Amino acid sequence: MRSFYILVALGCYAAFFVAFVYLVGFLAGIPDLPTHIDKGMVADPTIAAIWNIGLITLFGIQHSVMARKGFKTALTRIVPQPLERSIYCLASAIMLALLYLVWHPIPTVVWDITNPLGRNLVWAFFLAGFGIVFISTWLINHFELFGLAQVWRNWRGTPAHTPVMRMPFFYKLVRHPIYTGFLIAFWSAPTMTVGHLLFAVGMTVYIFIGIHYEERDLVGLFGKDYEAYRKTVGKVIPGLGRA
Ligand SMILES: C[S@@+](CC[C@H](N)C(=O)[O-])C[C@H]1O[C@@H](n2cnc3c(N)ncnc32)[C@H](O)[C@@H]1O
Repeated sequence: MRSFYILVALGCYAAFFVAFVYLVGFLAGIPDLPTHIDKGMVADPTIAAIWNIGLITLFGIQHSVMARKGFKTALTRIVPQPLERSIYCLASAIMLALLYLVWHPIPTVVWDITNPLGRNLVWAFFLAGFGIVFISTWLINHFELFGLAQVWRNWRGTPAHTPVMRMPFFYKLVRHPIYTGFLIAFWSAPTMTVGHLLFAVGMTVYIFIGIHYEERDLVGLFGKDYEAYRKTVGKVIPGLGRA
């Protein structure tokens, strides 16, 4: 059974990894992909906007509700404890896949940078954003975040991990570097369409709502240490959003 859990966790990790890599291509608008931010189902802009807001809301609800302690406890009544985080990652991958499949582009151009140097600079920001996300997952604990450490501990029979507050590298500059990276990537578009803008605005709103609930849990978990961290380190921009 313990080996089977490892296989399930690896499958969930692979699903999330594919969904994450697709997100890079989806936002970059790689023409060969079956769908991307400006390629997909055709609809009247109002109908398209309603669909897209619905998809972002659905993703936000899944991602935030499933991350709360009460939901996790309820989930472990039907899912083995070591697989709880893997199931979270799988559910997130499914929600992203749904978004890619049902996304309704709104191709009206909001801005278009024509200067080649300017375009390349924005692409560099785009890639740097995803780079920050990827590096930050390793800073915080990549294998724990994506459910692999949990099944490995279960396989070895070692006791459950006690969460430790971490502030390495990017975490000394901002409290939420993973979200900073996503925000940079979502807004860095040399050609910004209404559909892409809707995605960037929707995800930005979701990120700030998500931070509110995540920090409530982090204060509960780490107490005074996290409160002191909030007072000295910015939220997603260095020096800004200290609480
Ligand atoms: C998707 S990660 C996002 C982390 C962080 N908000 C960021 O943007 O880099 C969410 C997990 O990271 C944990 N976490 C967030 N900040 C942390 C910190 N400074 N030290 C340890 N764990 C942290 C949360 O408890 C949660 O399990």
